[in-house]
Amino acid sequence: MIQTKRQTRQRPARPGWAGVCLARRLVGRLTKHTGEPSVSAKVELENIEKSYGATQTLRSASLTIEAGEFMTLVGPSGCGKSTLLRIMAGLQPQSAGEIRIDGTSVDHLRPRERDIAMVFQSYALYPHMSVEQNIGTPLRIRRLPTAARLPVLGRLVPGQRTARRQIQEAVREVADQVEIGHLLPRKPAALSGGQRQRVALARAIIRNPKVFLMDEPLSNLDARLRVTMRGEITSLHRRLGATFIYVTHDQTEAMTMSDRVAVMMDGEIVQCASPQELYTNPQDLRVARFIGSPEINVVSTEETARWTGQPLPDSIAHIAFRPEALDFTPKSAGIGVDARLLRHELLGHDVLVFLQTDQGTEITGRIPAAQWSGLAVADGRIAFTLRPEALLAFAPSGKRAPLPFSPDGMMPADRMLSHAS
Ligand SMILES: Nc1ncnc2c1ncn2[C@@H]1O[C@H](COP(=O)(O)OP(=O)(O)OP(=O)(O)O)[C@@H](O)[C@H]1O
Repeated sequence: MIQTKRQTRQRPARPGWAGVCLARRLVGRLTKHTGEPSVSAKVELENIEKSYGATQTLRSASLTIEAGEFMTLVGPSGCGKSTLLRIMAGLQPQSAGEIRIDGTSVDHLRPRERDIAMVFQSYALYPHMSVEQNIGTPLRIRRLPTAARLPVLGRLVPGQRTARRQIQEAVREVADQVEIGHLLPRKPAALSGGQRQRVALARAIIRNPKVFLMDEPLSNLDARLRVTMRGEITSLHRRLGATFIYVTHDQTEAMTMSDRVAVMMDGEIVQCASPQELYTNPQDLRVARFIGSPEINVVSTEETARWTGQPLPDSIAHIAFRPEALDFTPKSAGIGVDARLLRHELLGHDVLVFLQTDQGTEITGRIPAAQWSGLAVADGRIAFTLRPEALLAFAPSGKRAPLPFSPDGMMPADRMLSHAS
């Protein structure tokens, strides 16, 4: 988790103070963008439920996001990620449950009172406004009286020159941060997808919120730009130190960007942990299958029993192992399996090896390319071993269960191979 080192933010003065404090607040805002980062907030979701008519979209979702943390909500399409994010933003009410920011319930607060900025997948830019106006809108709404915000007449409203200039400076500064300073006069239609996304980010940053909510912000970008923007968003998170809550259906995005990842399935948070913990220690078979590419291998207990020579108890329904758990080194220790080689794919540094067992189960292995060329493939068959400690056991409910056999009680690999074949 990224710890925030920031000082407590000075809350803006009430509107009545505007004449005296406006310049001070704007200067303060500017220094936040140049020097002192702004503070972050802890966000707590307690038993959030959401129903649309008879359909329950969220079932008792509870999650604590620490101040300054980068938390990603990930899960398949329709699992309720965006709904949960929109509820946090205050754009939709929950049917039950409570949301707290820094310990205070915000359920009664409107979106703009929650000190949260949201970046949408669709960018949600105003098409008739320039980049500069788009980015400056949150500050203009907050800092200028309604009359002064009118397109042409607004300029005639007296006493706003300093405020306008300071807003302009803040816009330029934030635009430079996300490298779109040269695009300020353009309209969104004249920007690429990546540039539009930067404008949307700049418009969120300028609000200096404690919490950023991002709903699939990279999904409209091509694969290469997505990788670049991934890095930029994580460094933005480090620079600002704010709390980031990010929604994606892309597990690679979730795994590479986040301090912790909450995996959602069917309206529930199934597991929340660090990316590494989710990968090595999934607590649910759906999580094991969703996280990792290529997908984890899953075999039945009957087949595992054939491999090990030990029957498995009814409390176990599946045994799973990651592609890199397969060891093709001759005579290596572990559970031995003999399989048919279907094909292999060279990925540069690694090779994916696609196999089929005699029981018809397809298995994927991943090994360094240097190992591949030395492997013995006779009659289209190849042997591999599995270290027992690399196996994960799952109960019929799909929940993780203790491994039903101890590594000490295993047959030697060569005997297992003959048993399996
Ligand atoms: N306004 C609505 N009325 C009825 N059902 C809705 C409404 N909004 C969302 N839903 C349903 O709630 C479920 C969750 O939707 P949500 O958009 O939160 O999913 P998601 O996980 O973000 O999916 P995706 O990755 O496809 O955006 C879906 O089945 C969706 O059809």
